[in-house]
Amino acid sequence: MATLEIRDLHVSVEADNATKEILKGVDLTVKQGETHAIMGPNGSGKSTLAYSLAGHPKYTITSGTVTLDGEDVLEMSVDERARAGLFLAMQYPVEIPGVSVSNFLRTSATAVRGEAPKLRTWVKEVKETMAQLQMDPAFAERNVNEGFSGGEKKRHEILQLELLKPKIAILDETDSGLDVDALKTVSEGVNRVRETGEVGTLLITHYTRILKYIKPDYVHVFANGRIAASGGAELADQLENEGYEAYTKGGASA
Ligand SMILES: Nc1ncnc2c1ncn2[C@@H]1O[C@H](COP(=O)(O)OP(=O)(O)OP(=O)(O)O)[C@@H](O)[C@H]1O
Repeated sequence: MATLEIRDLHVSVEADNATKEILKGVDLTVKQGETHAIMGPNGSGKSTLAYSLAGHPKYTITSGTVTLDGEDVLEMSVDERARAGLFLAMQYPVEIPGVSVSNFLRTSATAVRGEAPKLRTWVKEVKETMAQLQMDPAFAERNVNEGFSGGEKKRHEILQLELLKPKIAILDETDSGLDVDALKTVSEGVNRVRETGEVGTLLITHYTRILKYIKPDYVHVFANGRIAASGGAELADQLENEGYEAYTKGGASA
């Protein structure tokens, strides 16, 4: 079983001519087949963790390690990370003018799998997955992220997740822009992937709404740039009722 290990991760950004440390020693292990949710107050560093794992150039890893099955992820280029089995979905996906969704998906799958998927089974797989995500087939011919609505971006992201079948998926889930139906559809996609037992998911949640549909095995509270507490799904309910105050005392969240 593949394992993602984050050890004592410290990350800084340059802002206003000063270096600001945002992640202050994150420790986390995610195994294939497990679903982890990271919750925490605004500005605690949740997205920074996602960007850092994705190799965003703005975020400097000052110390610590990230490995996937013992391989150093931080030394890998973004496409090497994908080939190693990491799926990194971003909050703000980029537009790729002139590249259709259909081409993009097939190129990505070819890169990740190391060979082009067989055309007939691939077309069927794409069609079926799009139907499950309630996506119009015409969507496949649109240019990647060009003019996509919030809901379409999310569905496209989950479509990639389902087709690429990574070992570990990191989903930075803002549900802003998702109406209740879209939130459900997207959650169902995540749950389908989960049911395969072959994908470990790190779900970074900015709102607790999504946890109504996706029940995590583990919940971690992020506060002041590190994990302040971990527990089972019941911790999410407790946070919903009691808020984060107990975890943010003794150092205000950024
Ligand atoms: N590129 C950047 N430049 C400057 N400051 C940044 C940058 N990225 C993050 N920060 C700062 O780091 C802190 C953590 O931000 P981050 O977006 O990781 O928090 P978050 O937990 O995801 O918050 P939210 O739940 O509100 O989305 C904030 O104070 C933010 O302003």
